[in-house]
Amino acid sequence: MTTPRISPFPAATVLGYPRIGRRRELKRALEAYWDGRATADELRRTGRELRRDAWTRLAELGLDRPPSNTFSAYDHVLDTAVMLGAVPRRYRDAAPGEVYFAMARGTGDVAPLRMTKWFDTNYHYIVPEIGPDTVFTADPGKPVAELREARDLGVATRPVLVGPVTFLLLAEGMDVPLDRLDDVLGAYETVLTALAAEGADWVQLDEPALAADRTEAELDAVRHAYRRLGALTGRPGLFVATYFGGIGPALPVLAGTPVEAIGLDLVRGDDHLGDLPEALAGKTVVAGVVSGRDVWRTDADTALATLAGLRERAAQVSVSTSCSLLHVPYDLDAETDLSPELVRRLAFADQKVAEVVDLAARLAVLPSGAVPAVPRVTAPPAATPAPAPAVRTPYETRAAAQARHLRLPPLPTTTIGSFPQTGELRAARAELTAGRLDEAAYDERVRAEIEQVVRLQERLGLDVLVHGEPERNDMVQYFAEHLDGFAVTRHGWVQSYGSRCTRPPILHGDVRRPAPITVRWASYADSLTPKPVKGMLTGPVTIVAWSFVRRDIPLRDVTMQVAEAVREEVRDLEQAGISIIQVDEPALRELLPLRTADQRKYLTWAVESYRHATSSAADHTQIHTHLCYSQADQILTAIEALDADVTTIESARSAGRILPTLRTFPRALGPGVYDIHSPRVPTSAEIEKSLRAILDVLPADRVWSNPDCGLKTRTYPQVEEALTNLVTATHHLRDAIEGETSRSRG
Ligand SMILES: CN1c2c(nc(N)[nH]c2=O)NC[C@@H]1CNc1ccc(C(=O)N[C@@H](CCC(=O)N[C@@H](CCC(=O)N[C@@H](CCC(=O)O)C(=O)O)C(=O)O)C(=O)O)cc1
Ligand SMILES: N[C@@H](CCS)C(=O)O
Ligand SMILES: [Zn+2]
Repeated sequence: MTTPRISPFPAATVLGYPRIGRRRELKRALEAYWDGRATADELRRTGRELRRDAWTRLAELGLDRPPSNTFSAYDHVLDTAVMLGAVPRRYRDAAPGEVYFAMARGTGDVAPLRMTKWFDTNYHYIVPEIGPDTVFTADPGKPVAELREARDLGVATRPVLVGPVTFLLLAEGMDVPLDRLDDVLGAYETVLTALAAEGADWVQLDEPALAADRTEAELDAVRHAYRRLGALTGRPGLFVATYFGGIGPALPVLAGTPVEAIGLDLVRGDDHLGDLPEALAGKTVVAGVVSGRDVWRTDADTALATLAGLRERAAQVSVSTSCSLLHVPYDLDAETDLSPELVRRLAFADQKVAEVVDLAARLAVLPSGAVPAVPRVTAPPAATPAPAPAVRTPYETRAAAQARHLRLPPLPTTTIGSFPQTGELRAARAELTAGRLDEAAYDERVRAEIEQVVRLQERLGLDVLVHGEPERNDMVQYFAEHLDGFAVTRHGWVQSYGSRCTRPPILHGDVRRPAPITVRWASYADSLTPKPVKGMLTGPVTIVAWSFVRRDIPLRDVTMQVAEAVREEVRDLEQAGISIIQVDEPALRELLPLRTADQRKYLTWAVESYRHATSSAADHTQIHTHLCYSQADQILTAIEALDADVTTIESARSAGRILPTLRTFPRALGPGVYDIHSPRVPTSAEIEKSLRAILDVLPADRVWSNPDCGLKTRTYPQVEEALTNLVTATHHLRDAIEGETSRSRG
């Protein structure tokens, strides 16, 4: 069934566009608003300006009817929860206008909703919380307002919504969230009706969850959802966008529903192209041939061949990006320091929009039936041979050597590495980049910060100290700046969560470490104190996960090159007398392929790369690893296989789920007891309660006491108070443990 009013889908489109602002205007506006330096009106004005700029730019680049409702003041999944009325009761008492940010960031009394990775990206969404009693009440206000706002600027747009199946599958609070599908669909019907009444001829419903393995029951839910929405009278055209991979069995299911357009990720999911079902003959295929996940220029001949082939089988083919452009920087033209040779290989968001428009124009003049020969794809070179197996001596032997060498008390206290990145530090770095501060003066500034951080930790009574990472703009970018084979950008900001952004480095060539990177900072901190100082490195998987990586050789081989550089750094830290070295792998879970069938292979080489980086360490050197946002429980076997002596993981907001899974973990663990993502400071009683819960499942001689993650986003007053409470709570329990030990000896 089709609705007669539906106009043809635009020949070229994108699934979404960056929203933080070319100069991070939204970041600045949000932080000013949260700090009380700007009013809600000022924040709204920035939002309006950013939306206007985005629509205007897309129109200038030649895009007809661009998407709307891709803007978000914090996160698009949170927007969807609010649109559906899924606001947990504990946030409803927040001041009017504050409920949204209370859900995202918490209040003095109420913790925020959980935040986790958006599929296999470095973007984080707010996890909706639903229950059997959640009353779904549609509020179409935001998408309708944006549709109207764009129309008033003379731009007709296509509102974008997170689809109902993905929304429910991402939500937590129910064993079978899809049990609430019909209630949620009722709310979507209201929203679709309101959008149609406001003049939307198409609505995009994003269903990236279909790129992961789905059960028969879940596929039935997809069928039911889109049959029901398809049957709505007076509705707009329905475009179901899928991305982050092929959708396999979900494709015939979707094709069998009345939706008019289906979006396919043909960059990562071209495997299903050969099986396009007959039913697609009546559909518009929105062909994602321009990657939204990387910064490489599209091979136009290959893309055109794919498009022409598709055109033979579908009612209409529209050219598109493989996913939203949220994951790439705005504009390559803003970069003036990249080599011309590299620039020729690159395309950021605006260049990708131009590619989409150009491909659509070329497809339009390609005679029907003409399918250009697919250019011969040169297979990537064979994987480099695996290095010699990376094995340390058995854990028990190492643990005994470390205990003798380090002489740490029970429940050792430590932090994850970074201390607050103050405005002064960032300003000093900006001055250095601008050439207004020389290297020597900048180094002096960093050393002063390290000294303060060391003294603070001594005052607080922490057992294993860190240097605080003041020299780092970012835990990946900093390493990229010191390794051959990477380029970094000046303005290539990509939203990570809320107001926070990163500039993913571009890994374009062979990676090599020309000189030690962190040794001088760790050694300096070590020289200031008799306490052990933990060296701090980012692991190979995380470095590649948070960079835009070359595609001409397998990712495994790229990661091994990075692992070799990290291995050299581990060796040099050890030689400089650093006996505890942490190699962070917060992105280990993030790169896990969405399809189960692909996961084992990934985990094998990911673990191999970590072990290559760390296995040369002497027995008495204690290797730590740290994981966050990692849903550690889902990859516990791989985490065990990393063979780190101590593993610190995020758990403060999800202890109930994670702790029971850790019972059999074979080495030392520090499940976080301070949620560093919230400005809220936990009391020592709360921390003690968390530690007691940990001691209920783990032996005391293997437990560490630490925060969830680094402290870089917090302020010094928050950190001092929280760490004071952490040390107090730990000492209280330590006294009890030591008392018990001496009683049992006596
Ligand atoms: C641990 N996390 C990280 C992820 N990915 C990374 N690549 N890095 C990570 O640390 N993914 C998972 C999580 C996500 N969490 C975060 C947490 C915090 C941030 C963050 O704070 N980002 C900063 C930007 C960091 C940075 O690059 N800083 C630079 C530039 C600072 C700057 O803005 N300078 C100003 C001028 C200076 C001034 O006057 O203040 C400018 O350029 O205009 C630096 O320190 O030098 C952020 O602000 O968003 C991200 C992800
Ligand atoms: N060492 C890093 C890890 C963040 S995941 C930090 O402390 O910020
Ligand atoms: Zn972390």
